[in-house]
Amino acid sequence: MTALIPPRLRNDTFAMPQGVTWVPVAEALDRLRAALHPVTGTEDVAVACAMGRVLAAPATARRSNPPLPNSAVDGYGFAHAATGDGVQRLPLAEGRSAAGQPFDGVLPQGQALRILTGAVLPEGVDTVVLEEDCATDGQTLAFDGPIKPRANTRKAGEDVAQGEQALPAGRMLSPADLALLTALGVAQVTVHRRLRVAVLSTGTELIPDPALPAAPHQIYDANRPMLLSLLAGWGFQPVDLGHALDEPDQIAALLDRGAAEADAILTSGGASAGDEDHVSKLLGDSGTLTSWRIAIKPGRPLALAMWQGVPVFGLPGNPVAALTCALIFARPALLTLSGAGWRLPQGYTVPAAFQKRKKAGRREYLRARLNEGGAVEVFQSEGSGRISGLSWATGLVELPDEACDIAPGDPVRFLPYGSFGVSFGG
Ligand SMILES: Nc1nc2c(c(=O)[nH]1)N[C@H]1C(S)=C(S)[C@@H](COP(=O)(O)OP(=O)(O)OC[C@H]3O[C@@H](n4cnc5c(N)ncnc54)[C@H](O)[C@@H]3O)O[C@H]1N2
Ligand code: MOO
Repeated sequence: MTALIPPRLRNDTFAMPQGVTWVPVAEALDRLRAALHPVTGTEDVAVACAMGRVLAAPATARRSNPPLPNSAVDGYGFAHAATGDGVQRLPLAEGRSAAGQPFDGVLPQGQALRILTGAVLPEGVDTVVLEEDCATDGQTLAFDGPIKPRANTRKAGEDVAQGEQALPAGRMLSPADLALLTALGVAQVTVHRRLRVAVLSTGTELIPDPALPAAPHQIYDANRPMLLSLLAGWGFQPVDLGHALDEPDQIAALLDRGAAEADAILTSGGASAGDEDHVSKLLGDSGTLTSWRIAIKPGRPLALAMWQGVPVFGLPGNPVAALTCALIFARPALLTLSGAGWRLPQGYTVPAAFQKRKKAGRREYLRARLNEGGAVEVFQSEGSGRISGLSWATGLVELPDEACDIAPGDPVRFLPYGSFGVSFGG
């Protein structure tokens, strides 16, 4: 009997309501990964302005860090070969070597020279003694031997040598990367153009701006500022398409605009199968809907499709589901489109501070935060409209597709918001 069921269906089918094919999260992610490629061109930018940009080509060190051997401390330098065990006494030479003011000469063997942190080691100096470890009357330096050869010195290029690859293509530049590139004499980098991502909210009940009046049956569009700011935090260029009523022509016109102005589109609302769920219907009619019943909670009505060649992520309307699906699905996909490559969040195994039993069939994400004891608490409600829980949380607990019965102290997987490449909450 099993042989009669096509393998795809067998993989997709979970212990979920019959009549619908539920795609497991891992498979939906695999499908997305296989389907997407970088879409952005490249441009050259100054390193100082390159924070958050994605390298389109490896960055190579134009000079070594450090460029010359130098002293790691304030102290006295000399040739190690002239020293030995016991108390050492070396005559002090005239002059000094300071950062930016190198000693102009060669230090004779057997003499010592005042040297400061960051100063180039003059010829004749290969070892430095810390000033706190010696005594001097201004004429002679005394310290206890033996001292290790090359003590308190830094080799030229010990960090990165000239010509070495400093950072690979696909790297999303951090503040530390800007320091590294600058130290290596790299003034300009070739980066991917910023990915433009359009955001469209759908729903006749929506009022676009909380400064406007809203009737009791209307609600403010909470998803749009959330998604636009999330995208900006990921280093993309958000394109605000505003909001559409539950009218197919209006949604289609705005998707057209999104496809013309952006490299990808996020919509929210209308992703389910109700009478007014036009986003999933339109995307289905376009013939490119790839998977839209995903075995995830919250967020099972997620539509993944192409609109005029531009990928569309039809997120569910409930804000909790919209954010969860944006973090889990849209982020790795958009990073791939942007040239940064497929990236999944790094989770941590921590003890649960909660109790929860779940059935097999759906991967679940709970709004969560660590307590002072390092265990993870979950929000009191799993309601998908409870936006306050998103604010309360500092991350998500991921529960596996399989059934589980979690008791306090059991290990669970915690994904801090920061592991999704943004810092917020707390
Ligand atoms: N028969 C079924 N009904 C529903 C299913 C299902 O599988 N079968 N799934 C439920 C789940 S789970 C979710 S989530 C919602 C998502 O459906 P839609 O994507 O079609 O979303 P809407 O119906 O348009 O809206 C859901 C909810 O969210 C509010 N919303 C929508 N947009 C916004 C916004 N921009 N800001 C704030 N709140 C928004 C909307 O008013 C609704 O209350 O479907 C379930 N039903
Ligand atoms: O996505 Mo719905 O909000 O799972 O509950």
